[in-house]
Amino acid sequence: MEQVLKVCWMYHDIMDLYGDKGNIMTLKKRCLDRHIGFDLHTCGIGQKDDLSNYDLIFLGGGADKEQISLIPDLLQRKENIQKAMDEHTFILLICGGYQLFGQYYIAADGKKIAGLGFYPYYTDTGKMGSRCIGNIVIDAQLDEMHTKIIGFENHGGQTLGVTKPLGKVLSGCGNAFDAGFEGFYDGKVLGTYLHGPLLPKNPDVADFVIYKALKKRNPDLQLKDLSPLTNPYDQAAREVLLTRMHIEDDN
Ligand SMILES: NC(=O)CC[C@H](N)C(=O)O
Repeated sequence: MEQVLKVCWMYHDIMDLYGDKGNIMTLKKRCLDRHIGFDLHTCGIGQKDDLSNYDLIFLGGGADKEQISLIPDLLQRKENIQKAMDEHTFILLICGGYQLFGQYYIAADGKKIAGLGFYPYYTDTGKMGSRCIGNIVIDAQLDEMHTKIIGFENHGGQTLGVTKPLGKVLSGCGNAFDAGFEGFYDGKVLGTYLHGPLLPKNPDVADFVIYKALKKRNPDLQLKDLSPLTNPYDQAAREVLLTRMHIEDDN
């Protein structure tokens, strides 16, 4: 295997809600099926590592308690994460992880958790006791790739001030109850509330993530250079959900 994708799954032991681990499994399968090596590392609280060595950093979702517990460790890594971003490490963030790249997160008990502050967005827990829960479909633009992304959301946090949303909500809540938009994407970081997990149901997004990450060490790589893979189960999973939500799949 000549090409290898170097991945760091941050806080793997505490940030893994609603099947987030499935994202790692999907990336691994889709790399190995293409004879691309998959070099997976984990980085927990207190573990020393240079995150800029990786092609991809993944951080999943978590309950408020877990988010609070990792914050001192995460904030200490701010400079190193900035270095990773500057050196084109691609970053995939789900839900709680996505919230922590913004200014702050006000948890359900009112406690304010400082975020890394890379982006102007911030997250407040809106209507007390109510959460955005259920299946969700968004219409997204990822560089040149236009797609419908499906998933499951479960968050109390209401994220506001998102300057570059990932997509327009077709069904579900998204960044907040009436936001109309979901997630964040600026070419370097993809943050989304979509659990479920995200990537098995959206193989085109999985390939997009692989492509963006491989680009760190292969700047000329194009999305179309990844050999096509077909798996009837991916498509069947999409169809079931989209049919239930009365949305046409144009992928
Ligand atoms: N699913 C999650 O990652 C939850 C994030 C956060 N604890 C919230 O409820 O908004």
